[in-house]
Amino acid sequence: MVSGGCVGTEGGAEPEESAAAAAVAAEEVVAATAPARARELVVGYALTSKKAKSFLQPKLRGLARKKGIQFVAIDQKLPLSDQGPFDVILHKLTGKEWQRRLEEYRETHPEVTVLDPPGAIEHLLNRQSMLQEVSKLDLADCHGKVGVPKQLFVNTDPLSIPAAVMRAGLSLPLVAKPLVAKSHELSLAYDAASLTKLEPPLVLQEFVNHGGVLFKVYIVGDAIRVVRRFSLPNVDEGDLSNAGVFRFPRVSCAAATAEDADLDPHVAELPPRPLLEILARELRRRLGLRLFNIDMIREHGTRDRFYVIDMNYFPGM
Ligand SMILES: Nc1ncnc2c1ncn2[C@@H]1O[C@H](COP(=O)(O)OP(=O)(O)OP(=O)(O)O)[C@@H](O)[C@H]1O
Ligand SMILES: O=P(O)(O)O[C@H]1[C@H](O)[C@@H](O)[C@H](OP(=O)(O)O)[C@@H](OP(=O)(O)O)[C@H]1O
Ligand SMILES: [Mg+2]
Ligand SMILES: [Mg+2]
Repeated sequence: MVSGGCVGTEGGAEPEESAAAAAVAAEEVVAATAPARARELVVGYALTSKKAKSFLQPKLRGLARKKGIQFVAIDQKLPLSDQGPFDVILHKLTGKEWQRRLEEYRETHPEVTVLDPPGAIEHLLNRQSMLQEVSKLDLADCHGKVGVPKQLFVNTDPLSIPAAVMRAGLSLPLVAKPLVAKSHELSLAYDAASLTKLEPPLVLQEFVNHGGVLFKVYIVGDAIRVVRRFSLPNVDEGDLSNAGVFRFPRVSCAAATAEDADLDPHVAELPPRPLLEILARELRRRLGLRLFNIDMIREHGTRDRFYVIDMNYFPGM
């Protein structure tokens, strides 16, 4: 099995990479606000201390300052209306109470750009709803095909999973993903008997061979950036005689960059730009989001058959 060099949820992004991502995000913050103004533009941020540290690096603050943008921490103990005034609110906090407060604030302060609306973010926090909009897309004649691997949501007695998988017509091996996207405890189940060892609620997704490389497509407003990361290797016929549930670590985190790797060109070739542009535009519109990423893989042995396997809201880079 793959062993990973990624620790925790942060992924150990290179400072330069993060600063670049932050700079793109700063551009988006500027673009999201009204035309040139006399005073400084104030971005209130509500982030965990870990995220604030990885995102708001000195380079970003410096860049933002030059553009007349000031980042101000939101005090979660105080009412939002008593703070600011803000032009933009940038946030990545979960929790019903925060969502309720932010929605209420959006209604009473329509002049403030909230990146992004909590209701829209919610689609990406649950792996059952996460890929729904992708599966509805029909990108015919778009330089390639984009789909979602066959998947099944299970929240039943584990003993009934093999029958449910059969009924749904899913083929082994399956990637078992916790329903809550925040949890990264994934595993690979090779045989029907091992499915009974899984712990619902889960999404079971068909494993798609893709040559061990994944494309992280970052969408920041109109901007798109793609990087290659190492991923799970192909499962060969021989592997299918494996039995059991194999837990695997964070395989495609920032430390698993494949940008400088000597890869098979058929595997390394990035998805076509026009395809990414249409995909990003459609998802932005349908989801109502401006800061997210898509994890995409190319079916091994094809040039233009892509699958979206994961999406993350306001990820690191
Ligand atoms: N359907 C699939 N077919 C093949 N490999 C897959 C599939 N789903 C997931 N993987 C592999 O497992 C890894 C983790 O899966 P996924 O991206 O869904 O999890 P995650 O924990 O949400 O990741 P992230 O850190 O991006 O949030 C992927 O990077 C890829 O290597
Ligand atoms: O830096 P990459 O490899 O793109 O990984 C991201 C993950 O894809 C996201 O899932 C993380 O967000 P969550 O902590 O909300 O799961 C996200 O966490 P962050 O918001 O703490 O940056 C990143 O770890
Ligand atoms: Mg992922
Ligand atoms: Mg994810």
